Amino acid sequence: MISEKKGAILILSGPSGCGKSTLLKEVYKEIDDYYFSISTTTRAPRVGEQNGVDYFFVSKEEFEEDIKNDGFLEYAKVHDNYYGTSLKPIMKALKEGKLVIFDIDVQGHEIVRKKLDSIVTSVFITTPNLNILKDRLTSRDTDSSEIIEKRIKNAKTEVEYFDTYDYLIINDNLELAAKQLVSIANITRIKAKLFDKEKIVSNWLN
Ligand SMILES: Nc1ncnc2c1ncn2[C@@H]1O[C@H](COP(=O)(O)OP(=O)(O)OP(=O)(O)O)[C@@H](O)[C@H]1O
Ligand SMILES: Nc1nc2c(ncn2[C@@H]2O[C@H](COP(=O)(O)O)[C@@H](O)[C@H]2O)c(=O)[nH]1
Repeated sequence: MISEKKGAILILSGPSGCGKSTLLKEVYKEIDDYYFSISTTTRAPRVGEQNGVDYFFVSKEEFEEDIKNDGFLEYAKVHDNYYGTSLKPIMKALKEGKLVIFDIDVQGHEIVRKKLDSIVTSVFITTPNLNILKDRLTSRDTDSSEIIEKRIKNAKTEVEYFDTYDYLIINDNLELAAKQLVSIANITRIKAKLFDKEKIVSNWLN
């Protein structure tokens, strides 16, 4: 079914509010030749979120049509909304030898692992404790108290999955956690040989 395995995949998961997006912004400053997988969702956009940048925002009907057409590498219901990774752009990026980065939930991680195990590296990110997670979700101020409650409830289940991942990062000090994630991303690239050897050697010689 899925035969192209030239690139590599780095999956980030963790409870809502643990800091996945914040950490990824730091990683993008440090590495190149990556492709961030923009998910499709039926969740409503938050203030400041842009269609095609943060997510592809679609209706439930459109999402279900894509499911019927086998358009997703994986999809799941998370916090009562659909979220999914479109298959085509991922296969293209892998063919091009990119490091493909996913921010997906624990269900999505399980599916992608089963389908593409040999090229997957995964990182579970969390806060030092639940109270800090609550504080971050509250101070982010992007969701209603009902939505925050739901996300906190789901976090208690999600955290049980940390040991199904290759790495665990406790995002307490942002700078330190970002360094850890950059190191993992670099190790993933080196293991998969996703680098331009000639360029690296010639830069070093100069
Ligand atoms: N190490 C940290 N220390 C303090 N605040 C942090 C830290 N990391 C992230 N934050 C803050 O916590 C909030 C949640 O972070 P972020 O939006 O990156 O989480 P997320 O895991 O991507 O959430 P979601 O899954 O809901 O998209 C943000 O306001 C962010 O600025
Ligand atoms: N299984 C998938 N999970 C996804 C995908 N895109 C995002 N997510 C996860 O959903 C929650 C909530 O995200 P939010 O933006 O509403 O806060 C978070 O855990 C994401 O990791 C996806 O394509 N598939």
